[in-house]
Amino acid sequence: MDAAPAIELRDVGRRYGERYALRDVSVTVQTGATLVVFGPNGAGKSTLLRVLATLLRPHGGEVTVLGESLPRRDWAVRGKVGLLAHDALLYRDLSARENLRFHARLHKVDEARVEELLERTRLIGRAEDPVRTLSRGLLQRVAVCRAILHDPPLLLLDEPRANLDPAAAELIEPLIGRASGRTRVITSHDPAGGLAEADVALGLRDGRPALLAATGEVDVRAVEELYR
Ligand SMILES: Nc1ncnc2c1ncn2[C@@H]1O[C@H](COP(=O)(O)OP(=O)(O)OP(=O)(O)O)[C@@H](O)[C@H]1O
Repeated sequence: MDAAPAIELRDVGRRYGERYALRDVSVTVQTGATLVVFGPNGAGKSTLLRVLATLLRPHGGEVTVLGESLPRRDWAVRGKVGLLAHDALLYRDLSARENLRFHARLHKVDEARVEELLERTRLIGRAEDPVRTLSRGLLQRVAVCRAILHDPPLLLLDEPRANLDPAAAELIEPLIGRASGRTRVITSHDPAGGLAEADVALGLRDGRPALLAATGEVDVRAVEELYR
């Protein structure tokens, strides 16, 4: 692991109108490590990912991502982050291949990478269909391809295995799993499964940190407690 952390948050806050969705969140993620964020619906997990992805500006505190201070240097971070969000971030009337080629051009990535990913995720047979006609699991595979197309060092994954059958989850594992070698922030509602993947666990409740610990120091019951 490099000496400089990939992510440093100090007392970060973010509001929607008057309501705080994140408040006083501080956490450090080392390069190559995995942070798993737990918390009930509405706890602020997606908001945290969107702040890290430079899609939302923080309203307070300090955010450093890949050595760059946000929001001031957001342009320097944008191309180095892969976001897999609940919304697949795809053009629904375009095919998987067209969507991925569009992103390849944006990121100046060779089109051969598109074909490689379509093959690795077993999408070749459906690559020409408009993505609005794909099942949720197939759509999720296209979204994974889009998120990692430009080989980003930082992955932000909002419940990445949602809608995937076990075989599909296995297919994407080399792309977004620990073996991918990327720094990762993953949201999860699965205490045991999430902890198994984490180096650091953050639990949010009403936008505030309710749990923060290295994985070896946290019991699965402490994570389950967040949901009571
Ligand atoms: N665009 C928005 N406008 C107003 N409020 C929002 C918006 N997006 C999220 N919120 C609110 O911010 C809070 C945190 O939402 P967020 O989506 O970050 O939670 P989450 O932990 O990801 O939830 P889930 O597990 O349901 O995905 C919630 O109260 C939510 O209603």
